Amino acid sequence: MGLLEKIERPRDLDGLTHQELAGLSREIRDFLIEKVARTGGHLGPNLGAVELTLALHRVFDSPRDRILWDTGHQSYVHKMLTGRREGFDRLRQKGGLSGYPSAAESDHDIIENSHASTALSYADGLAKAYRLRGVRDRAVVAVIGDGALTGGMAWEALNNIAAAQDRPVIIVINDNGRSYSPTIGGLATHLAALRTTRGYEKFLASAKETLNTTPVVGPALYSALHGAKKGLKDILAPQGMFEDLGLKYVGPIDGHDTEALENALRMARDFGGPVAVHCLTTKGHGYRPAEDDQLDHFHGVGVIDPVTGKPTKPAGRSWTSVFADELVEVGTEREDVVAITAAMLHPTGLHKFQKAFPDRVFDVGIAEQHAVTSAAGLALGGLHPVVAVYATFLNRAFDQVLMDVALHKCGVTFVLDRAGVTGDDGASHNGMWDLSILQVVPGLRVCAPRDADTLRAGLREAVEVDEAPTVVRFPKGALAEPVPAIGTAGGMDVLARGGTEDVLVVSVGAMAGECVELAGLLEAQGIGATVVDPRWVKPVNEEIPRLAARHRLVVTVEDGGRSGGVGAAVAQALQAAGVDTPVRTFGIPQRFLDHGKRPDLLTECGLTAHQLFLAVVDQIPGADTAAAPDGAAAPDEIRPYDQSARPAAARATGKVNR
Ligand SMILES: Cc1ncc(C[n+]2csc(CCOP(=O)(O)OP(=O)(O)O)c2C)c(N)n1
Ligand SMILES: CC(=O)[C@@H](O)[C@H](O)COP(=O)(O)O
Ligand SMILES: [Mg+2]
Repeated sequence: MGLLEKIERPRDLDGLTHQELAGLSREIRDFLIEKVARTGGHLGPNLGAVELTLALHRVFDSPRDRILWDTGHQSYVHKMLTGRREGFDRLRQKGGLSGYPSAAESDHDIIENSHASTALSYADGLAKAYRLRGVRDRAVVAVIGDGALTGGMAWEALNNIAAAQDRPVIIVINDNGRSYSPTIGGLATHLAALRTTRGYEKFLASAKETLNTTPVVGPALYSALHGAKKGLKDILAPQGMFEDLGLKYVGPIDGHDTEALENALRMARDFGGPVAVHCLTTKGHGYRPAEDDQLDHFHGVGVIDPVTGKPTKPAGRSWTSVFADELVEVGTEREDVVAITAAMLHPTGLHKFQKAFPDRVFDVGIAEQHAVTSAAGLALGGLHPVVAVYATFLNRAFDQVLMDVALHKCGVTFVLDRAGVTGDDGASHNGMWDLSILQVVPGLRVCAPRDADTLRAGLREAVEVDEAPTVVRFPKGALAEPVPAIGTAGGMDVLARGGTEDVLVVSVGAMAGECVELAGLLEAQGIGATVVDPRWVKPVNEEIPRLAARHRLVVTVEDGGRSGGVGAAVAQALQAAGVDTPVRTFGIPQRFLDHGKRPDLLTECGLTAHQLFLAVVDQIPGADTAAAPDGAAAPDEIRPYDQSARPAAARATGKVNR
């Protein structure tokens, strides 16, 4: 039995020698590689945080002392040490262990939001609360990556933390020099400069060893040397940005040396004021395939072979790759088109545009607000910027979209990847907010393509608009099957047309397959359904009220939050047009979804064709729905319908899209 099996809670770490800790670190890495290779997850970041997490839990007494993890993707070892090893077999699975801290799992966990750069603000607030309540025996420790430190919120927090000498926050900088790619900007340069003083720390550590064993004068000499550290560091390291802010700076510390880490963390704990402990780690540490990976050191992996690190199944053609390739084509034709990423060059596919046009891609760090407003600057300067972010991360730049871009009628195109249910990364990663919050932005137009062809077309249409912001949003992962149009209506694509005009289905983006299948199920019950895909879903297409007036019921289906989404906008448009056809809107329930796989969550949200059918079949005013018994038949009780009755679109694809 190894040591790992004996660690059920952090206090079980006490008393272990550093040699035993080194053995335990190896066991932890073996465990991480074995488990995450099977489920997928953030392997690289966690391999880099092993010794750091051990030292944190040995120096601080969680949960009395509070350890906050910025972004939280690097908290697997923290979970292993706080009694959750068994959960890793179902990491990020529905009902299994979350890939981020979760208060529902453990009172050792606090921050559940996986949006970066928040931990220091939480810590500042927590420290103020303890101070005001007279709580003096609980340390507040915030672990933040070098990437997350490039986020503006982190600097807002540092400004406040540094000013509060009486409310000490201990900031542990987990500096591996990377977000996905190498971290950018002046901060990264400064951290790199500090990193070069690694020799300085070793010099200091060895001096301590020698001097502390020198009788009488030794310790005094060491403390003088240590006290002179600032002077010494100025010689060996550039001016301390953190110290200039008013923080004590400790480091750089070897983030894989538990003894050095514990010494530094104890110093910080006992200092009595705000401290930044700068730890140098390696993402993917101890696992050669990750260490050798030039892309992102296995920041996030799918299911892989644990020996080779290679994916066990080829990735299919993704929405991201279609966008990436088309943007390169657009960039070839339009030299005014430039691109911006917030530290996610590869995940958003912009690496292809960068390869083709190195001077026309800007990585601003994890700084979405800056990304958006600097895009407005680029547009005001005569260029057409494409800002590529994950949908959920645009939330924090809402005011910038509204006031810095739309108010100024800037031609900025926002490409929102991971729009809709993403699943694996839990509640704060689902792209379920954009179709709601962007509804209120005057002049901004939103395109929701349903497949590769409409994505290419939508992107080209978007970058043609230079007098208003445009948005193109699409889901995570593998492309949806193509859904061909069988006609058009008012500029919208008609995807299916029933024998009668009973139900008008407004399909949004990637839900087209489900909507066509819904039409087939309704048709089989003698209910005629017309499926339209506006592609541009904001503003609401003017033909929709006219079509709605000819149908008995309007159904809208979107992979976005129901509150204030496209469905709500359609209902509002009908009301404004004086059309009283009832509207049923279907989307993601307006609540935080637990982690799970996208198909499972779409089912949980009632967004499969069968569920939509059961929800509407007996809602059609005046339609003869005797075929649908009370409570509506369960999916497999529906009469198998005659294939020839299936809408032409589905026949054309030869199968109904799942
Ligand atoms: C606001 C926001 N933007 C983008 C992301 C996507 N993201 C997740 S982890 C990560 C890199 C974080 O780098 P760092 O803080 O250095 O942590 P490391 O992975 O290096 O341990 C990014 C950009 C995010 N989680 N939040
Ligand atoms: C932690 C974080 O925000 C990202 O790494 C997130 O996990 C993105 O995951 P995908 O790129 O797999 O959607
Ligand atoms: Mg990093």
